[in-house]
Amino acid sequence: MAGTVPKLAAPRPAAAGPLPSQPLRAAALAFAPSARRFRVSLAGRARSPVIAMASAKEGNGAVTKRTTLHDLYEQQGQSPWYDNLCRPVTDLLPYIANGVRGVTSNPTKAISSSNAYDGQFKELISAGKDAESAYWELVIKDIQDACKLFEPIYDETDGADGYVSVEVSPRLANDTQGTVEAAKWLHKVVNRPNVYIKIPATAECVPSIKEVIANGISVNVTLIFSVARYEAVIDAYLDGLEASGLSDLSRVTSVASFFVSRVDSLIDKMLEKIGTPEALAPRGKAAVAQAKIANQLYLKKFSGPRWEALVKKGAKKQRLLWASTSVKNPAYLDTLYVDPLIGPDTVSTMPDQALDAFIDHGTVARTIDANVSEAEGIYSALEKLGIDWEEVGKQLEHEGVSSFKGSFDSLLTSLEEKGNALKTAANL
Ligand SMILES: O=C[C@H](O)COP(=O)(O)O
Repeated sequence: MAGTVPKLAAPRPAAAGPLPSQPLRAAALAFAPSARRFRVSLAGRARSPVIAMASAKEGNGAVTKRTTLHDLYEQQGQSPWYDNLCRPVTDLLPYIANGVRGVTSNPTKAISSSNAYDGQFKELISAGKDAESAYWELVIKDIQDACKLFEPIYDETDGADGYVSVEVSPRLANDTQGTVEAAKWLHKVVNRPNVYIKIPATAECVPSIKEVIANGISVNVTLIFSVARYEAVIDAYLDGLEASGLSDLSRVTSVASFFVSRVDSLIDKMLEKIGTPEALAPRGKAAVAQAKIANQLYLKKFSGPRWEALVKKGAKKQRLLWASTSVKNPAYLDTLYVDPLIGPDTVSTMPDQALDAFIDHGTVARTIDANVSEAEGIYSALEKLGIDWEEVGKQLEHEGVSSFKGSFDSLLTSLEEKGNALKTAANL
């Protein structure tokens, strides 16, 4: 467990020059045209130049490369996931070969930014499907294909890792029973053991989590922004396991997706508004501090007699999954939301930007439970400055749900228009 514990949210000095990853990024981008082709083939989506370069060198893109992602899992027990799923799904192979062990998806983003779905969409419309049914068929195909790729990891870990996560319709984010029904339906139609049904941690959906878990369905609880809501999520998981009536709980698992960078984005703005030196000093430190405190809660809740009784039936801990790990403020270290949150039985889902940075210059060391009293000090100092953590959580949740709903609605509108145009052209 070598390595130093990075300071919480140390901002990059103004005169530090190019980002540490820039030479590598530049090399990757200037690499043989094959690397460029790899990137361009992805229907306009930028993929990791680091992984693209490794894959291009190896030809078939699926040769195992030792990276810090392997070390992260083998040395620290943290599972690196890839926060991006789009077609062709086989493009995940080099990521898996480079140490990625699971995937989180955003189908709305994937479908709206790629033409790789056009062929299947046309077939579905010609077969008489409406736009929304066609949307789900596109999504389900990607998820099933990705589940197949991660199945070896799922099997090797006896169902502990190797998951692919897919969300229920964001239109149901405030509908308890609608979410339960949608989760059951999605689980049934995907029909893969290693799928996580993603449910938002809204006040209305916390009871849905309990019911879905009680039905033996594994869940990725998403959009968690506060410690208070996180506690309710853990309770829903425990309640669900207890209510399931299953004698073997080993295949009902869950991750709790705690969003990180968005917390800093909002709190930094609030601190800048206050504007005093005391308020400006902790900018870039709130998100990691809160995440470390969440991990302390995790340790507390997954111990003691209640938890031990579930362990006897094979229950697995609901792992904390760090989401929203890409740095939004270019003044901060680009591994800010990965390096300080490394610890056993956790997941870090990273988009290409964060993956590249971590593979290039991330530090593999146990950090999640280091500097906890410093994190607690930051948490209460922010409270004293007037930051209401629950309110911050509510605002971010509201923004997150609205943004997911907005992009879902606008994709469906454009699929409807596209579908109508196809029908007209085909005289359907
Ligand atoms: O992992 C979480 C989501 O993909 C959102 O990430 P984001 O906050 O960078 O948009």
